[in-house]
Amino acid sequence: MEKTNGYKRAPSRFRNVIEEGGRFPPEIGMCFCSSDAFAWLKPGPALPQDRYHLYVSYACPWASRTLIMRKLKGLDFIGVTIVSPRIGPDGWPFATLDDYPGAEPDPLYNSRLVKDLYLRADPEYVGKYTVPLLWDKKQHTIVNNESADIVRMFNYAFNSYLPAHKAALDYYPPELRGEIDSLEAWMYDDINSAHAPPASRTEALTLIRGSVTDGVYKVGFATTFSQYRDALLPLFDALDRIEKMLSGKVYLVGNRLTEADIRLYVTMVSRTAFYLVRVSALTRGPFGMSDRWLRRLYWKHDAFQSTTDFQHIKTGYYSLKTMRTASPFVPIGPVPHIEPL
Ligand SMILES: N[C@@H](CCC(=O)N[C@@H](CS)C(=O)NCC(=O)O)C(=O)O
Repeated sequence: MEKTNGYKRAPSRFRNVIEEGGRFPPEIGMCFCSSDAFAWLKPGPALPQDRYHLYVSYACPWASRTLIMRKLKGLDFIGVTIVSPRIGPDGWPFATLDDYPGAEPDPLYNSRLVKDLYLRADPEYVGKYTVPLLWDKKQHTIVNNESADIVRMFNYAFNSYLPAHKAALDYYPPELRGEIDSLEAWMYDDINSAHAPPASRTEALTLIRGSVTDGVYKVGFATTFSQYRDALLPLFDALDRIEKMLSGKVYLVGNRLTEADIRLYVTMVSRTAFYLVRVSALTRGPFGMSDRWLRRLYWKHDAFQSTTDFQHIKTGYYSLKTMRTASPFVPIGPVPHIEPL
């Protein structure tokens, strides 16, 4: 795998979609769950069966996005399993191997590691054993392991089986797609502020996503001072640009909650919990606008608050042996993790 500045993510390998008529349909059947989420159901319901399952770590920002979208859309019929945040040399362990508070065993195969699921899906698989992982219980295989795809699928794939008010929620609305799409380049491009100044708001958003998300990792994984410095300055530039962009606004794109907010939130919330200390990205704040934006998302939307677990986030990053600064324990605080509004 190519490495740039000590950090480069591998492309995801499983990229199937859930779609009618496809290999992975949003299958229709009876639902036997007793969850309140199904209180709207009348007798004789047609619902997607409990066919798909999501494996995630609260410590992974990419996985957390899928949890937020699942919650926003009310996709309770997609089961979730939380792994231990203490990633080891073989990747993410389930509670059977590492019984960390809040971690769960694999309910489907009692796997010890996420790795076992990858090898179950493809015994020849070579690569990282990443989360999120969307699993098909019927074909016993991975549907998709790319958070950007999963978030998109959750936004629309099950719409015809959802109550009207949930189906109507669109976090990737046609009129804002251009702008939102431009944010997604960061997923695969190694963008940083060595680029020319952005020519447009759209371009600025693209740069910002790359700079903040991967930029934070570049800072954290840098092994020399010059790598660290080269990554740190673009990161602060990006945070400054976000500040300006959010000035007088509640959401990043348009006047509504979109995918863009979800994507940025998971990075920014991790930042509050550990980045500033762990990756030596000492703040030059205040970042008033982005702090307020973050606090609004956290306090006003259960989908954000209920999927944010600070203990797992901190434990995940402070346990990472590959990060530069060794840490014998997980620090307390900040208290509160997110300031009230
Ligand atoms: N392309 C993936 C990347 C996900 C990813 O990098 N996950 C990390 C945790 S944040 C992971 O599971 N890493 C496992 C490992 O490094 O062994 C996505 O966005 O879904």
